Amino acid sequence: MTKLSVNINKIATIRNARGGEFPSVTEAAIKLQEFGAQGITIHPRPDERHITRKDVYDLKPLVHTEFNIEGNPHRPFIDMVLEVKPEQVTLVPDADDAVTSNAGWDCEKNLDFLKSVISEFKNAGIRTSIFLDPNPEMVKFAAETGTDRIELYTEAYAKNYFQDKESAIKPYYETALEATKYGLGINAGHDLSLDNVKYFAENIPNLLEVSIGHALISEALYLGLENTVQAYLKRLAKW
Ligand SMILES: CC(=O)[C@@H](O)[C@H](O)COP(=O)(O)O
Ligand SMILES: NCC(=O)COP(=O)(O)O
Repeated sequence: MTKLSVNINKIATIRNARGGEFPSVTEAAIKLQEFGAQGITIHPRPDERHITRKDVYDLKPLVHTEFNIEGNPHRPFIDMVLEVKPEQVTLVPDADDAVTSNAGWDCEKNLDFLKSVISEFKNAGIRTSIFLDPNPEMVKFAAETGTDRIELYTEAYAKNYFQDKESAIKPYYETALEATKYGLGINAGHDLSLDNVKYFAENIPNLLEVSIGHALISEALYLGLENTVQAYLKRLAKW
């Protein structure tokens, strides 16, 4: 089964536009789980442009599904995650000023760094996942880091899906096969949507989890959050 983890960064983006507490990210997390979300994802960035440090601590006791915290493992991020102890941490190598995440790890180049950070998280009982481009050759280095899972960075898939979905999925399929050989769990995310998620989930073996935010919150403007979550769950159900 592929779990749906809803990324609520965009709820915080709207809230922060007026500086108050509305819409509330904690209420959104509670409702989303009631509506069927199997996890809540957040990506607290150093500039707190959406999710703040306070949000991270406020959300912890309210997420009874799976709490997934994404981010670049700078020291303050590492210490916060070790204190909050989510079920999963996803390491993303994004620059502080990046508009959004825009690349996976070069695990060969960052091998020693990733090994040491990952062992810190694993010693604390936190499952780790690392953001990866769809490149089968990177998988053996990803496995060497000791991570439990990889997260396939799906922006390129989403971009090419309407033009040629078979060639859009091919590098992801090959990377997933390689990851399975090494015993790595597979997550995926970035720009997945109601249009493209079903084909992705049908064609990627052993896909454990997708984290979806930007499209899901946008689609919910028209469909409502509950209908949108249910529509994703239908697309992810075993066919
Ligand atoms: C890791 C990843 O792919 C992104 O989902 C990221 O979490 C989105 O962050 P923003 O919401 O800041 O664009
Ligand atoms: N890890 C990906 C994620 O959490 C959501 O990405 P997006 O759907 O906001 O692009």
